[in-house]
Amino acid sequence: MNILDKIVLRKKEEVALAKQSVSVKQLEAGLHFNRNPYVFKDFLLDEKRTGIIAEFKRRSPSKGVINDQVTVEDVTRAYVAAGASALSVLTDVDFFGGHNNDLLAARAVNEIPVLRKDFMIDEYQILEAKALGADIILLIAAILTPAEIKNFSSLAKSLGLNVLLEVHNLEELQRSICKDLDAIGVNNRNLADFTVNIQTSFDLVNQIPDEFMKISESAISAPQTINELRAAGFNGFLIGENFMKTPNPGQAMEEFSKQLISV
Ligand SMILES: O=P(O)(O)OC[C@@H](O)[C@@H](O)c1c[nH]c2ccccc12
Repeated sequence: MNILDKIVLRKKEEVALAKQSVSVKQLEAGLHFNRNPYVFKDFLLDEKRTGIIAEFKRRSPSKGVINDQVTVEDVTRAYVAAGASALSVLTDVDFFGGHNNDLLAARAVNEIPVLRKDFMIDEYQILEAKALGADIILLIAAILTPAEIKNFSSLAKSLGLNVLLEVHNLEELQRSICKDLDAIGVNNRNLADFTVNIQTSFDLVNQIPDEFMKISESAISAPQTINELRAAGFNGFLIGENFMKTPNPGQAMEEFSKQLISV
């Protein structure tokens, strides 16, 4: 079994447990359930920002511990100060060392869109994302059927959430595309075997219809790469490890951003 299959199996157990401890009614009564999410596109296209979706990631199955010395509040605030267009916060516990409380903490101290970075396999998690104060959910084409993508994105839209669909190849893109998506992300990392290749983004960018925001995800470690990805048509750039592996991720992003060609 590959790692993605393991994650999905575990996620099913986790969601079953969550459903037992917090009912949908309780989620709907949650602190943030009725807030109006930020519009992802507006922040990506804001010329005063960098287009970077800056991720808080303590560890990953491929790299082990990346950084467990920093707080989500300090890091996310510094990312915003350094020009992030959105924040990405891992809520997966077992494989990425994240927590729902990390999302709540990021929400509490920032006023830009926050992506709930997790493996969504059940509508319950979308309601949970809304209750936790997320603005954007991630749907990973590799683990969902086209029907699930359609239903999940339509539910998310009905809650005012933005939807980011993640694909890794043309086949996933073509079978998964549907009207309720806001953004399509090309993951440069193959989640099944962890190999990375930025070329994946360049190969797929022109296959993504222009009505969607285009995001390049993972393995970005040089400002020059962003300049090239932007020239190729990307509007957003999801970066985690390159910042998180340093003692001061916000400062790392600040230094990095100085070398970007402004739009
Ligand atoms: O740390 P990186 O290589 O900059 O990658 C960030 C982000 O793209 C990556 O964490 C990611 C992309 N898609 C995911 C799906 C689930 C968990 C994590 C991810």
